[in-house]
Amino acid sequence: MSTPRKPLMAGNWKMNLNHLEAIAHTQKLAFALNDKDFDRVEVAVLPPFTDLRSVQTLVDGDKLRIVYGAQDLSQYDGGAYTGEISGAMLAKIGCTFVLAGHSERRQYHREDDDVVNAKVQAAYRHSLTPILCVGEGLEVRRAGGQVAHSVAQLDGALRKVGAEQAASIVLAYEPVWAIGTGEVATPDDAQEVCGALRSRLAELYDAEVAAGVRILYGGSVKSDNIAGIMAQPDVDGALIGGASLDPGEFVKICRFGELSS
Ligand SMILES: O=C[C@H](O)COP(=O)(O)O
Repeated sequence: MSTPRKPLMAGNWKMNLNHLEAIAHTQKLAFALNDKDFDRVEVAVLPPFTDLRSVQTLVDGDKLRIVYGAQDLSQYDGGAYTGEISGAMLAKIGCTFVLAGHSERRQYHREDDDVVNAKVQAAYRHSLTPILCVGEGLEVRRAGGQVAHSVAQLDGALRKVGAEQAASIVLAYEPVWAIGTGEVATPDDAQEVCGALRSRLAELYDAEVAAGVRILYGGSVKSDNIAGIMAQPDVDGALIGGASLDPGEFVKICRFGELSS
C-alpha cells in the first residue's frame, strides 16, 4: 500500500563544515539533486548556525530543491540569553525545520524532557517544524526497554502540544547505540519503535494525526543499508549524520526515499 506521507531525508551536518565549506557542499548537493528527478522525496539539510546564511543565499538565489533547518533553538524567544539562538531568528533566515531532543543535546548539554518540551513549543511559536528525536541507549536496549523509553520521551516532549501542532511534527527514532558507531538497527528494530511511536500518537491524539506524521530512522544510515529500513511501513525517511557530509552518498540515500514513495 502506498503511503500518503512524503518521505523526508534530512542531513544533520552536526559541528562540521564552516560557512565557506557549506557553500561548496550545498552547490555539489544541488547539482547532484537537480541532475536527477527528485519530486517524491523532501530533502533537507541541517547545518550549523553559522552556515545558515550561506545555505539560504544559495537556496533562494538558485531556487534549489532543498529546504534547510537548524540543529537546535532556544526555548526562549529573545532577551538576555547569551549564546542562544531564538526560533524567531531561525524563521527569519528561512528555516523550515529544527531538531529538538537530539541525543547529543540530551547527553552533552543535559537537556531533559522538560527542556525538549519547551523547545518543541518554541519551535511552534515561530512556525518551525520540530524534528523531535527519541531513542534509547545501549543499556536500555539490552534490557528490552527501547519501546517504553522512546514512548516516554515522546510523551514528555509533547506535553501541552495540541493535535493541530502535533499533526505537523516530524519524529526521528535514533537508537543512541547506532549513532556514529557503524552499528545500524535492523529494519525490524526500526519498525518496532517507529510503529510504537505511531500507535502512541493515535492514543495521544487520533488516528488521523498518527497516520500523517512522518517518522524517520537515524543511526549510521548509508546508501547500502537504507533500502531495508525504508521498506518498513512506519519509517518515512532518515536523519543522516556522517553520510550527509558526502554529497554523492547523501544523494544516493535520498534516491531511496524517492523510490520508496
Ligand atoms: O542526526 C543524525 C544522527 O545522529 C545519526 O548520525 P550518524 O548517521 O552519523 O550515525
